[in-house]
Amino acid sequence: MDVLFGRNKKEQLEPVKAKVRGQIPPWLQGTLLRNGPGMHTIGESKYNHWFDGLALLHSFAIRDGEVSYRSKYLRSDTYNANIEANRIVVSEFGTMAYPDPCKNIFSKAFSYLSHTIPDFTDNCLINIMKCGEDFYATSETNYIRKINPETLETLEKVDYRKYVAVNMATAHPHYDAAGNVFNMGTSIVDKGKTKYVMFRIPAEVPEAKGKGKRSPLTQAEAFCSVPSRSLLSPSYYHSFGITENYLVFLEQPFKLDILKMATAYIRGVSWASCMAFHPEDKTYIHVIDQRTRKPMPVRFYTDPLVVFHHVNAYEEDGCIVFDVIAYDDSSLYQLFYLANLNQAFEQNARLTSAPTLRRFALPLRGDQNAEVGSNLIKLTSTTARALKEKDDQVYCQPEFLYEGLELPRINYSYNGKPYRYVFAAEVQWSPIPTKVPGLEVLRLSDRNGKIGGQEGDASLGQDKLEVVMDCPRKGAVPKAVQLGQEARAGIYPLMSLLSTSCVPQCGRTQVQGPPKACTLSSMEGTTYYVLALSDGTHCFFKNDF
Ligand SMILES: CC1=C(/C=C/C(C)=C/C=C/C(C)=C/C=O)C(C)(C)CCC1
Ligand SMILES: [Fe+2]
Repeated sequence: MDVLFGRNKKEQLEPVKAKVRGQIPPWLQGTLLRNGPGMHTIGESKYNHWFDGLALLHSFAIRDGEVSYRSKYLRSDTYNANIEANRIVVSEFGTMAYPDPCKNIFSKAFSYLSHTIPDFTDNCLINIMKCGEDFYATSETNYIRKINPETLETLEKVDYRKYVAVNMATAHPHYDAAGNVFNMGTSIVDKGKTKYVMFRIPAEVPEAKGKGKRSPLTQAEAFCSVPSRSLLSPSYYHSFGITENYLVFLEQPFKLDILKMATAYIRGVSWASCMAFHPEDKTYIHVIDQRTRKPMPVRFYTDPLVVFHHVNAYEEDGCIVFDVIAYDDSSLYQLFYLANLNQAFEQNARLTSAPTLRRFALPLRGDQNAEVGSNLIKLTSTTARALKEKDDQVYCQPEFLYEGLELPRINYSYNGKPYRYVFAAEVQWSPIPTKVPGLEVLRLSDRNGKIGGQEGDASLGQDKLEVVMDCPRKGAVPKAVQLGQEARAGIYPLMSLLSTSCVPQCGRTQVQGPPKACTLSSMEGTTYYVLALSDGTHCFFKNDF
């Protein structure tokens, strides 16, 4: 694994022809630009995290059935300073570094904390953004780097702060059909306020007399802002959703701690260590109307979760539907520490929660007559619910669509519109062998279903799984092992992975849930499930579908 992840990649400056298997359709012409970490060690020094590596730009030029590939390191100030010093001198997400004392070329990141937070990196390794005719390598700090899409040469360094008041911005902007860019960023303790700022960069800029072509960034416009719930701990976010008329932003309980960031440099700890998941908090769902440029007043919220990637969002029958890949904790970042990406990866680097594709639905119009507790979603296309609560609050429960996938892509011409396909990488994970003490998958081979617990029956309905089992200890509430959460009442469709429900019935507990909800292992057609009970014991059952 470390060979794959931690190895420094060589640039390929001269285009090389790729071997093409099969045939590339003649209409497929253009250049695919990609970005990502390429160099993980400089001299004797090593980055700690995979998201720290120096940006390597890749281009795949596709013409007349042929593909030619080239790659080049982004010549960021960070790259140049590191190479010159032959060590890491600029801090990245997971690595705190110290500049050469006599070459302090870097200014400060936040003006109000100017003495403590050094300037952020311009190692733009995450994505590529198109602004009008220009291409930029992007990360999540205030810096982006213009690049030449043909030669992959590095051009000017642009500071977003010159155009919009943000200290960091996402690397996943959206585009409309005309090529206008929509993005958002966080403005930290600026004039005593911390807020999330939504901004638009037009695709075209009218030429100013005598000034020639101007960058679309000069016309960037902040069109809305949402105050952060907390001045010193704004949420971290990696992307957001957009529909034809709305923007969807999740203010999740995965937060940056600005005071920790302010002392990180003197404490010698990384930015990553200044981020924390707060499972006791909620996830607030903000909806911004692009026409009024204002957030909707309804307070939508859901359970604590961590989302990196929004997949798509759209409007349907007076509702906003949006799909995200969500985790129940922040274990994803842990997984990518290079020390975890070693040969023992299979054993020691586990996600403790699965990335699941979840669909949320939000009502666009309030129903004054709806009773408290009622579901405001009348769509037949989803089982996602939005429950009316007192004080204008709406509690959203997603539909679980699929488990174990990340890095989602869609056909972008369906962005913001109803769509059918998600293309994503499968993520294999299973925390069970490490999470349930004293249990080994091997022991399941005795196939009697009585390993340490009591046997129940499972039967597969047309669209749901129903499991009836004895609850060994009265008052012990079933928990799904993978979730580590108490099961909730309700009936779930087959695809609602990870959901279980529990309805106590005459000393027995009926558990309904989808087949993969708590899969332990599958042997010769038999799948074993395990439910962890709140008293710390486990129940088992099996099926022979
Ligand atoms: C340097 C730096 C940051 C960088 C974050 C990065 C580089 C995140 C990459 C995330 C990815 C690739 C997620 C994939 O799902 C912060 C935390 C914004 C702020 C502090 C300075
Ligand atoms: Fe991403």
